[in-house]
Amino acid sequence: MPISGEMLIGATALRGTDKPIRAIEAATGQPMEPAFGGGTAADVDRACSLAWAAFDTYRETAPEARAAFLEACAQAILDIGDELITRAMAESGLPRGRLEGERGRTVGQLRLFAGEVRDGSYLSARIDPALPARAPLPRPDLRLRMIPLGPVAVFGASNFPLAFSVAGGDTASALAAGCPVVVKAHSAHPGTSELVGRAIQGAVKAAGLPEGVFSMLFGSGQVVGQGLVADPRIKAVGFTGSRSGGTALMKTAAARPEPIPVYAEMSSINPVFLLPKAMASRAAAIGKGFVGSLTLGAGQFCTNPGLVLALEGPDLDTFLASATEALGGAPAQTMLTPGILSAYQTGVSHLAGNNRVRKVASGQLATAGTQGEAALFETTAAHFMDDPALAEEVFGAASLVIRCPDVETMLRLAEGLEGQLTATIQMEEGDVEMAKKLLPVLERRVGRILVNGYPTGVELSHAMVHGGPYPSTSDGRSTSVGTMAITRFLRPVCYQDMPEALLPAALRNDNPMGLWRRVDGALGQK
Ligand SMILES: NC(=O)C1=CN([C@@H]2O[C@H](COP(=O)(O)OP(=O)(O)OC[C@H]3O[C@@H](n4cnc5c(N)ncnc54)[C@H](OP(=O)(O)O)[C@@H]3O)[C@@H](O)[C@H]2O)C=CC1
Ligand SMILES: O=C(O)CCC(=O)C(=O)O
Repeated sequence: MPISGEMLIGATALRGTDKPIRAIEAATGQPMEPAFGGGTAADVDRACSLAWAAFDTYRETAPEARAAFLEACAQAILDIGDELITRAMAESGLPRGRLEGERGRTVGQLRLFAGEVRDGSYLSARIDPALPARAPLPRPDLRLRMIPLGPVAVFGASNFPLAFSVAGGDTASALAAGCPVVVKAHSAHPGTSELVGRAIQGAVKAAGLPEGVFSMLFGSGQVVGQGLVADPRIKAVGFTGSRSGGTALMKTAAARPEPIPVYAEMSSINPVFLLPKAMASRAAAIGKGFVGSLTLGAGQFCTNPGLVLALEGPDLDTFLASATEALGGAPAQTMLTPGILSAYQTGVSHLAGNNRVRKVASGQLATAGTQGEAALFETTAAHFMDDPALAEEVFGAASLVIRCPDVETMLRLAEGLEGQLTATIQMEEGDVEMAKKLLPVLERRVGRILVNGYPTGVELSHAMVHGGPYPSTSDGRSTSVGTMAITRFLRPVCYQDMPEALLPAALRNDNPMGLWRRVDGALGQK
């Protein structure tokens, strides 16, 4: 079906009447067809009203029906075929292989959550049977299950037009939890968004679900984004983007008569700690691997390794020489949007213009005005501690190496870092004592600690944490990737002395869902 430029509100497709948006072809900077009419306050109101109307029915769908719906969403995305990949390539500038992988991740995520819904352990069912004979007071019968929060507003991310966008992790986990979703499409990839949005809209219809389970609006952050977060029928927010955007949404959500949680993934510089024995045995290999991670996707990953901490000495020089050589072979890459390219160039020129920072190496020169060149800088630990601006995210393939005089300084720097999504330790057996000192500091600072890997490329699984303390996210108690992401959109309800006839299936005595439940504290399938 040709891309029409229409928003999807419940079962309908309609053209927004606010200022239109056009995708910009990332490689050429030229506007693309068609125009996408922006949503108005009335469109926000209609989408939220349908979502609210759908909530009570959708949240009570049987696990099998909800799981099958998520799987149907995945299949419908695959059924779009190559049109989805070519449109996403044009709008984002990301290469085919990356986008095909991202589509696999998107579909895998929906299927993973289908499994989670069937499994049912996310309901966290608990039963404390009544103790009528307990003295001095009897205990009532207490039963707990998790219920969904309500409609969720999801902001598509610019840098993952599939896996963190219309049907990305936030949408998949919210739908799995039983929450209708209203998406604010990212203005950088409206065509990709419409294609995916229509696939989800079709799956809602085919499953016979209420139309308000899914809507998708185009338009500005100010009108559509703020309007959604302020709407009383929206009960939670999922966001990936800039710190300024995320914190603006946190403020709006907190200022509502009924404040709501905002799960915003924002900025992270993902420190990499190069420990001495690892450097002594493989500094050159680490340099090469690091550059691979730094330049992946033009550096436009929130997990990009933007900070390296290492001890002064010849091994660090070997690392830098190897990274310099690898960067010399790294072509300049098309960046997602003119705004992101310009923010990247400003960040790089601030580093280059800082007289206490030295440029160590560059990637290949840009051959088009839409490309960003990779860059590696270095400074001393003393300068880094003096200048908080050096710890700010430069979103793109730029990184800063900190020369540390000793291990204590490295630990002090770690202690001073803001909250991060990840921290990486390159180590060998002889580094264990030092790693033991680093670990408690990193646990307090980050959501995922990796050893001898590189932070880009988050695995989809049950134990994954893609989150971290502020400002890497707005709420470090959760993750946006992996099955634990579903917990962001749930809350517990306790049923006290509720007659069996009124209890939800998850808590009935005969356990009709076959759930693993905690009965009087003990986990079992009873
Ligand atoms: N760490 C990370 O994961 C990422 C960080 N970034 C950072 O963000 C910068 C810009 O990238 P971009 O993707 O455009 O991120 P933005 O945060 O600017 O935008 C993300 C989404 O939020 C909306 N939005 C932004 N500000 C507000 C606001 N005040 N109120 C309501 N909605 C708002 C935007 O709407 P609209 O633009 O349509 O008005 C867009 O839909 C990058 O240069 C980079 O620094 C980007 C992506 C990922
Ligand atoms: O590294 C990844 O796979 C995920 C990165 C991410 O979440 C992001 O860039 O927004």
